Amino acid sequence: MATTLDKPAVPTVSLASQEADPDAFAQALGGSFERYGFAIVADHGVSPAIIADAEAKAKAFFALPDDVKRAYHLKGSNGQRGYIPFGIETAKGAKAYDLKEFWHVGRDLPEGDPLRAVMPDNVWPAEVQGFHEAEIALYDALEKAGARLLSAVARYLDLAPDYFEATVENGNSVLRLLHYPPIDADGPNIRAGAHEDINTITLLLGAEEAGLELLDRDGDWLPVQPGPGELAINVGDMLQRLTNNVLRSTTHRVMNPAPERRGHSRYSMPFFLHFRPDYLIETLPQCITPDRPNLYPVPITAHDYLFERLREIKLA
Ligand SMILES: O=C(O)CCC(=O)C(=O)O
Ligand SMILES: [Fe+2]
Repeated sequence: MATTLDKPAVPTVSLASQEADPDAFAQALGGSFERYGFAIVADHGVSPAIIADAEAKAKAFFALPDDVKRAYHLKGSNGQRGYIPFGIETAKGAKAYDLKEFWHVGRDLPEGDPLRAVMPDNVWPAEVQGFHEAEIALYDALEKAGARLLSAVARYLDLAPDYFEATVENGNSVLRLLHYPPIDADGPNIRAGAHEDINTITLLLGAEEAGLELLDRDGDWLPVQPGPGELAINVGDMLQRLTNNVLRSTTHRVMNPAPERRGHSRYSMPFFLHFRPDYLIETLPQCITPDRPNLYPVPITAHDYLFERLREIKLA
């Protein structure tokens, strides 16, 4: 197998630099998305206290007894809210389930909001005090950071910097709190099988604990290693589709730990930023050229696309 040691790593870009030079930031982020489908983002403005609190509350939940956690495994939300026990999610086309349990937080919608017809209600674990507030604070902070990143994506694509604002307003974004328990020995299952994310972009916290790898275009698996507190960002299938594959939704996985780390849990918190449900994903004209004909001539709404994909991963 080819070694990855002589390869350049996914670049780290500073979101704080966007203010002084938005075009340079857009080129750095967009270039990394075009090359790897991933970027590492430092200085993202999500407060360390908010991150620490959200992570502490997630850990407290996962430490509860199994039967208590399973009471939050909902039947009606297609795996979009509440607790999803160990052994359910299976990467598209894979036989072995992922070695993880997780909790999904959606948009907190007020009573009577018409969007509740398409977005399931949140549930909250009564056993963990402050869980709701802590997770919604992180949801909101990651949504804000995501909007800043999308303005750079818009610039990179020669769109107006505010192009994506209306497309993600009231989007069906989901914060996933993940727990990968300790592992006895390696078997056929891994922590997260090779997959692509369905959504627009993903903002991932917690990947400083080793394991995350992306499938590079030459077939090598390349580790993605953010520094403490940094975000790993990746392009999802919806943005890939909108950009006619100019920005790449890259296959990634979470490998099992080295023997000396097997006794440790891994916790991570990806925020899957989504378009609003009725947004029509229709190939951007500037991403269609004679060399790159339109790969997706039939547009689809974000909602329909999501449900097509959820069925494939056995969540719907
Ligand atoms: O836990 C990680 O580092 C990545 C998780 C992931 O790729 C996912 O949940 O889609
Ligand atoms: Fe993923």
